[in-house]
Amino acid sequence: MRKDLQISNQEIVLHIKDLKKSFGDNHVLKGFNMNLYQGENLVIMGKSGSGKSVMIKCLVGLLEADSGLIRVMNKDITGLDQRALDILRADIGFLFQGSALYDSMTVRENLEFPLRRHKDKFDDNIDTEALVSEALENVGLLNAIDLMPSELSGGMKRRIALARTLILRPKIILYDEPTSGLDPITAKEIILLMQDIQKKYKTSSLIITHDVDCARAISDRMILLIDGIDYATGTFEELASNEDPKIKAFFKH
Ligand SMILES: Nc1ncnc2c1ncn2[C@@H]1O[C@H](COP(=O)(O)OP(=O)(O)OP(=O)(O)O)[C@@H](O)[C@H]1O
Repeated sequence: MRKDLQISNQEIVLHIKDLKKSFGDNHVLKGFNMNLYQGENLVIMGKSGSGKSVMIKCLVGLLEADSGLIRVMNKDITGLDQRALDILRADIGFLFQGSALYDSMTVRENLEFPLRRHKDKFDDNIDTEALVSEALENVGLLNAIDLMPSELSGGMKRRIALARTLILRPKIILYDEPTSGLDPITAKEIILLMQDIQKKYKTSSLIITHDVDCARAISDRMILLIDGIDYATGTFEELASNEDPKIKAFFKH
């Protein structure tokens, strides 16, 4: 049975319909559609400059779309005020390129920071210490708790950034190029970690990547963003065996 049929009665946690965004004459998104189902790993692949970041920014409200519908857990984000958007954002974790840890803070302080920022999400007597330890254990780096970011390798920084994302128990995680800049072995470790986390917390993940090996390993389903639209959707195997030259171009090494 096809994967998209298997999951068709699952809850949709992210829904994008006919999303359009232009910058002057540069028509970046020309009617992009996407559904992310509860518990799945959906990979979006597109060439550099195809509009993947623009799509993500529209999704989290950092850019205003020209038209189209974006629903996050059944809420239309275009209709939300800043406060409602902030509450919704607490349910969405991001792992952006470059990890962006605060260089002047220890690992512990980097993890405490989002807890303070989103304290509404937790009750008053949360055990910060326990949450920080658990998040670090999840990424296998409890022993790095008192280190500064400058003392961490690239792979460790990526893991800590993931722990910082996880500490808020997001329902959805958006990964922007999670393996970029990492050597193949470290990239594989990050992929395994993403899989473990998905299993443990049943999160739904949207993963933007250029890395074909990452897409193969992690995706339940994929969407190819080509010419501003969701040009093709399917499993890795379905897309990798497609004869359309525009699709083939992604899979040849
Ligand atoms: N704020 C902006 N103002 C004007 N043009 C923009 C803006 N943001 C993005 N663009 C344009 O939108 C297009 C898509 O950019 P985007 O960053 O989404 O590409 P991408 O697919 O994420 O690329 P990469 O894989 O290289 O990160 C590019 O032509 C870019 O110049």
